[in-house]
This record gives sequence, structure tokens and C-alpha cells, in this order.
Amino acid sequence: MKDSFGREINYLRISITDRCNLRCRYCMPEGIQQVHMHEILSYEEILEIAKAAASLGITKIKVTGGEPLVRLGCADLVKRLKEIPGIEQVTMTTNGILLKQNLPALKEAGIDAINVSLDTLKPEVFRMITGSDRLQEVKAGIETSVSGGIRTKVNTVLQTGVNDGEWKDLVRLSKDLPIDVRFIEMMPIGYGKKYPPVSNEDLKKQIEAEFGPIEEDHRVHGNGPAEYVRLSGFAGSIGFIGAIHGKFCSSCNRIRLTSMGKLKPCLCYGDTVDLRSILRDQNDHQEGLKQAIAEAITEKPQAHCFEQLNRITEEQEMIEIGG
Ligand SMILES: Nc1nc2c(ncn2[C@@H]2O[C@H](COP(=O)(O)OP(=O)(O)OP(=O)(O)O)[C@@H](O)[C@H]2O)c(=O)[nH]1
Ligand SMILES: C[S@@+](CC[C@H](N)C(=O)[O-])C[C@H]1O[C@@H](n2cnc3c(N)ncnc32)[C@H](O)[C@@H]1O
Ligand code: SF4
Ligand code: SF4
Repeated sequence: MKDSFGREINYLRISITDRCNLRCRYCMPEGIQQVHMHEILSYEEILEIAKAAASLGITKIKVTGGEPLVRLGCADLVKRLKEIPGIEQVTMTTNGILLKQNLPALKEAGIDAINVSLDTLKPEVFRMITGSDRLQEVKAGIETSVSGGIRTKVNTVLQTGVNDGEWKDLVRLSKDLPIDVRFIEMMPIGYGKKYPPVSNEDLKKQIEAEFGPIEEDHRVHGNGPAEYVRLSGFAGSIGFIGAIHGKFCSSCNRIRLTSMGKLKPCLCYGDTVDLRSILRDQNDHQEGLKQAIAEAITEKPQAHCFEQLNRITEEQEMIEIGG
């Protein structure tokens, strides 16, 4: 279905938990206040919502978190999402810690692609950013995903004075392996407000100066907002998610579901439509859900206002929204 600005909305991001086994400094350094499991949508409820969304034209689903792989049964959910008529792709964004052990089940479930967040290749910087010593597990997750034949991308958020000196090594990850390395500009949501974004436009120039001419890559790499370039002799591509310096809202194609059943039309604003109450209080779930999802799509704002911090109304942390 189209929103009121003519954008086709075909991509639903589902946060299946707001718990996480890392404590990234720009996302949730203290961990979330745990809510009772009853507050969180059950897998059955998520599937009902996905079914209603598919009937309105959603064809692509991203499973995210918190950390999606800390919730038991995640691979089975992927399998059941893929069985919904109209759903063409189910992909996942993960911190990679539990990926290696979950890969067989995810493959079996038919996962279409996996994005792994990795901001640094240095154990001491990993510890500083995430509060954890589990860098090797993340790397093993990426390697297992690639060698298992899954389309794999790496998500990196650069921070000045922390990991911005590592961009060359991170770019090189895609030299020999067919993975896309994507640089995401920090967004002023939650703790992200404390850290200014490193400009992807400047980074592109630095990459070109170091690795030679970049060529735009128009092949389809996923369903998200990244722009891709190719470097001569590289197996994978480099992607840029320039939320601040390369605003992409005019081509937005998505809505987001939080783990507590709130449907968010836009990352930047706090407005939501409550789907959980429809599931728990109404009889004809599918009809109620369809109406509510259509309402959220219709009310989708034209663009974010990250350049004017006082206009941002989202008060949740990124861990609750799912990125
Ligand atoms: N501003 C903005 N940022 C987004 C949006 N969608 C994704 N992002 C950012 O891009 C990051 C990476 O998203 P991913 O979960 O890896 O997935 P994706 O890039 O949307 O999708 P694929 O390319 O299909 O894998 C997110 O964590 C956000 O930081 C969006 O709608 N608006
Ligand atoms: C919120 S996490 C959820 C999935 C999973 N735990 C992970 O880390 O991939 C999804 C993505 O959001 C990114 N992210 C978190 N806070 C951000 C912020 N303020 N600005 C930009 N990206 C952010 C993370 O780097 C990660 O790639
Ligand atoms: S970015 Fe992902 S891994 Fe890091 S704290 Fe947030 S949800 Fe957890
Ligand atoms: S900030 Fe809002 S409108 Fe812009 S791309 Fe993200 S969700 Fe879409």
C-alpha cells in the first residue's frame, strides 16, 4: 500500500525482543529495564500481525531486536514468517554473538540474508563500545554465515576518536569475502544523541583516495536505504547509510513493530499505533489489525527532522526500536 506521499510501503521491521547480550554505548549502555514476558508479543501475535501486514502489501520482513537471537525459537519464527502468503523475504539483523550456533537452524528456516553489526576489529575497542570481550564470536558468526552461503552484510557505525581510524581495515573485509560492509551514520535517537555522526560523504572521498575510483553499484543488495559502491578487485561492495548527510526519506519503504506491539510509522517520531490491544481486546483480529496498519502507513511522516533535535519526538532507545 502507498502512504500519503506516494511511497510504496512493503517492508516491515519487527523487533522481537528488547533484551540484548551487549551494551553498546550508543544504543543501550545500561541494559533495559526488563518487562514481564506477558508485555512482549508472543510469536503467535507477531505472526498474526505479519499476516495482516502481508495482506496490505508487505513483502519483506526484517527480524531485529534488541538482539533477536537471545529470544528462544527465533529460527522457528523466521520459518513461520516465510510461510505467510505474500512474504517474499525474511532477513535478520544481529550482533552476531550467537550466530554461529544458530546458523544451521536459520538456514533450515530459509533466512534470506543476515546483517551483522561490527564496529571494530580490535578487542579493546570492542570492549569499550559494547562492554564485552566477545569479538571473536562475532567474527566467527560472520565467517560461518558467509561460508554457509548466506548473503551477509556488516553494519558499522563510526564514532570520532573511537573507531573512525579503522575504516580502511573494515573496508578490506569485503576485499576477499563476498560481504557488503556498510557504514551507518549515527542517528540522534536515545544515547546516539551524545555522539556526532561521521559523515559518509567525507568517508566516500577517503575510500576513493585510498582504494582507487569507486563505481556506483546499482544491483539490489537488500531492502533498506543503503547506497552501494564497488571497488576494483573487491569481492563485496561498500554500502553507505547516510541518514544524516544523505537523507533518504523520499524513498522510505518501511514501518516498524516494537516488541510490545506498537507500530511506528517513522524512526524519528514517538507516534505509534497500538496493535497489541487489538490482538488482546478485540474479536476480529485480522480486520482490526489491517485497519490499524493502514492507518499507520497513511500517517507516515514525510521525513525525519534529525537536523533539528528539538523536533525529534522519539523517546525510546534504539534497542527498543530495533534500528
Ligand atoms: N533513518 C533511518 N535509518 C534506517 C532506516 N532503516 C534502517 N536504518 C538504519 O540502517 C541500519 C541498518 O539496518 P539493517 O537492519 O541492517 O537493515 P536494512 O539496511 O534496512 O535492510 P537490508 O538492506 O535489506 O538488509 C539500521 O540499524 C538503522 O540504523 C530508516 O527507515 N530510517
Ligand atoms: C538496534 S540494533 C538491533 C539488532 C542487533 N542487536 C544488532 O546490533 O545488529 C540494529 C542496528 O542499529 C544500529 N544502531 C543502534 N543505535 C544507533 C544509532 N543511534 N544510530 C545509528 N545506528 C544505530 C546498530 O549499530 C545496529 O547495526
Ligand atoms: S546495537 Fe544491537 S547489540 Fe548493541 S546494544 Fe543495541 S541492540 Fe544490543
Ligand atoms: S527517518 Fe522515517 S521517513 Fe526517513 S527513512 Fe527512516 S523511517 Fe523513513
